[in-house]
Amino acid sequence: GTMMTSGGKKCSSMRLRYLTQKEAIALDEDLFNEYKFSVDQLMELAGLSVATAVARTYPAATHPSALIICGPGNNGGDGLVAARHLKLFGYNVSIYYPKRTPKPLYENLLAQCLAFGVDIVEKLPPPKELCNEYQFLVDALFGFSFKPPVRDEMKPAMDALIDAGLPVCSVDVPSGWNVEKGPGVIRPLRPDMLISLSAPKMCAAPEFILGAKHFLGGRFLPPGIIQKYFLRLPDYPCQDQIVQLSC
Ligand SMILES: NC(=O)C1=CN([C@@H]2O[C@H](COP(=O)(O)OP(=O)(O)OC[C@H]3O[C@@H](n4cnc5c(N)ncnc54)[C@H](OP(=O)(O)O)[C@@H]3O)[C@@H](O)[C@H]2O)[C@@H](O)CC1
Ligand SMILES: [K+]
Repeated sequence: GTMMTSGGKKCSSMRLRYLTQKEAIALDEDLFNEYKFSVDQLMELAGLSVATAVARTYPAATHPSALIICGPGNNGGDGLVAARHLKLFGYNVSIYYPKRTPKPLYENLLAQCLAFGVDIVEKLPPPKELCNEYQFLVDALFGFSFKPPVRDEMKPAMDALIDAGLPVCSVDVPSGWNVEKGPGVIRPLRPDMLISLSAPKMCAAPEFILGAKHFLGGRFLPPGIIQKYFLRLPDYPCQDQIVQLSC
């Protein structure tokens, strides 16, 4: 079923199925091995849906500047793609990307960000000072492959997300959370919005994300995957790359 949000947008209220960490990893492998997608293809669509959901939630008129915090894996790659699209949408975009995996995929995405005028932040200011420069943060630190606890090398990035007091959009999984059991730690990241990619993971259930806005993006699942994993996904409206799940 669908409900209307206060803004008159359609918002799906159907009962979803939430993936375990194992299922999320297996589904991802099926897309590459069985369905012959390349990671670049899916990352571009994933990152574009992130940028679209962000732009719908934080209009550039009131939220002109964003800091995107990118991790070492594909979740960070989604962040690099989203950074480029947000720049194209008219935002001032900076990225913090402390651990750069030396693979052509990430190197190329970073080179594209630079060519589009995305700023690179080498050292983070104290979390409380981030609000002097940015109106929101994008959490592209860890996705469905994360295993807690957060290692020391990523603590400054985590602290920025938790302590800045700015609204945070989490990509696929709120970073630092257990993919299945949710927040788990004493002072977890509390995102203002979450965009699940391809299908929501268990930590995206309402009892964990509480009042956060929830979107689904990554409109690329073949019917065979939907059947194999017994997915119940809402319909994407028209040609949209995202659908809002909670109002
Ligand atoms: N299927 C889909 O729909 C698509 C999914 N996509 C995206 O891919 C994401 C999954 O990406 P992923 O598998 O590359 O892993 P991800 O979660 O980014 O992190 C792994 C990195 O984090 C590190 N790390 C782990 N634990 C850590 C710790 N405790 N403390 C510190 N570091 C830790 C780990 O390091 P390692 O343990 O290997 O040394 C590794 O470097 C998914 O969520 C979605 O956003 C789209 O791009 C395409 C379509
Ligand atoms: K994340």
